[in-house]
Amino acid sequence: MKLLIKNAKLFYAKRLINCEILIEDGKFVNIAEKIPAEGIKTIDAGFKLVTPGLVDVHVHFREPGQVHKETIKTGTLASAHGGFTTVGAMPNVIPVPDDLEKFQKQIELNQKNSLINTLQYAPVTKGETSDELVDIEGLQKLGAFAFSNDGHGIMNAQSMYSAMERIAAIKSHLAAHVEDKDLFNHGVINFGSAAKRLGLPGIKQVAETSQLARDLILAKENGVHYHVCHISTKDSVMLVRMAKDAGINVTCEVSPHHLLLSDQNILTDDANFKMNPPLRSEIDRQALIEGVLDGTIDMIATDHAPHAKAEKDQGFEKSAFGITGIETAFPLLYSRLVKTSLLSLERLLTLMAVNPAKLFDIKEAGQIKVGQKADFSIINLDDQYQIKEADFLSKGTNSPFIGQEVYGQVEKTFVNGECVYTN
Ligand SMILES: NC(=O)N[C@@H](CC(=O)O)C(=O)O
Ligand SMILES: [Zn+2]
Ligand SMILES: [Zn+2]
Repeated sequence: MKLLIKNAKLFYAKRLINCEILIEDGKFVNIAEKIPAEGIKTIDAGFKLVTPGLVDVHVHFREPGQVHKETIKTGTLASAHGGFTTVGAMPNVIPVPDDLEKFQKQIELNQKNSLINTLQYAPVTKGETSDELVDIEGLQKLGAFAFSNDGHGIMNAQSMYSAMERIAAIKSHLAAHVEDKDLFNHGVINFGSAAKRLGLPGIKQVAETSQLARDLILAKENGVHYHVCHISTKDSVMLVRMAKDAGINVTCEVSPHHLLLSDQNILTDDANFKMNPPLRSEIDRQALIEGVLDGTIDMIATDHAPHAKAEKDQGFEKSAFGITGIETAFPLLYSRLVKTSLLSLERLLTLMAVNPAKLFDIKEAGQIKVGQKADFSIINLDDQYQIKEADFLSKGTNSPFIGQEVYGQVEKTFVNGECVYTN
């Protein structure tokens, strides 16, 4: 099977070029100014953006256990709608796949139901909250692409240290949701003026930064690839910057919502603005943008966390943490950061495709080149549209961005040269 993409504005080798792309048997086989089209099925991209499939190393699909929130099918369809072709699924499903048997089942479930490439995180400890480590080596052999207890900080420093040593030894990756449970102290919103105004219990920044500081020092000892999930504060950016300067093997991600919103955007008790870590102050938001610009922050990850309506319509105190995000990430960031000239399009795509694939050793993703699996999207950058609840393909519509006008609608997404989503 051959497919020719004509008139592509292609993100290629860190640049944008006008070209044609030939795909055969699910792989890119030629990229050139002109390719003869005779007898080949052709798509005219009309000089829309052709981007390597985006890579998101932090998503929550809720299967098994909470399929009323999301399934692997709806989650991966939503991913394709967002231009993503490779995702890392967090293991906070029910049951947590924390032994070989449960993990094998999870892999099979992903394989059976995914429209895109779903890579599976294994947890670091049994049940994600205990101190007992999982069979790290065995789970890697079954296909764990990295390890994370996302949703929970690892409180026991000895467990964290041992996990790091073992994950370093097998050259895998440890993605940390940094949160000191005691300092977190049942907060629901950033500790600050918005918490005061709304009369809600605050989450102190030190709940994030104190555990991050501990982990960086531990990681220095054993050389593990330590990746910080959803970095949210100015001091976290400072710590990662210092750690990188000191040669520690650390990377980090930031979510679109932490880049685009602060707690000052929370005007009412609307839990579509509730997530963990919480939206921080405007000073923190500016520091995150700074961190993106100076390269301290390596990648964007959505932390796509769908919940059902009834779980999010109970105000900040009672609703679940998390927002849906994989369908709106590219359009929001393109509209608010690229179109406003804060960031180049090339840089945004580096943060959303090239870097996550490179830093997590995801071989067949993150760039378009001859010989590589044909995972890509065609995106319309020119026409404005509104983010509407009815247009989400995720089961979760828990987004604080509904109603916003954006550019960057995904028109088609391909995986292995096959169209898996079309607008
Ligand atoms: N981000 C969230 O607010 N929630 C996530 C867990 C997490 O990423 O910590 C979830 O699973 O719902
Ligand atoms: Zn988390
Ligand atoms: Zn998460």
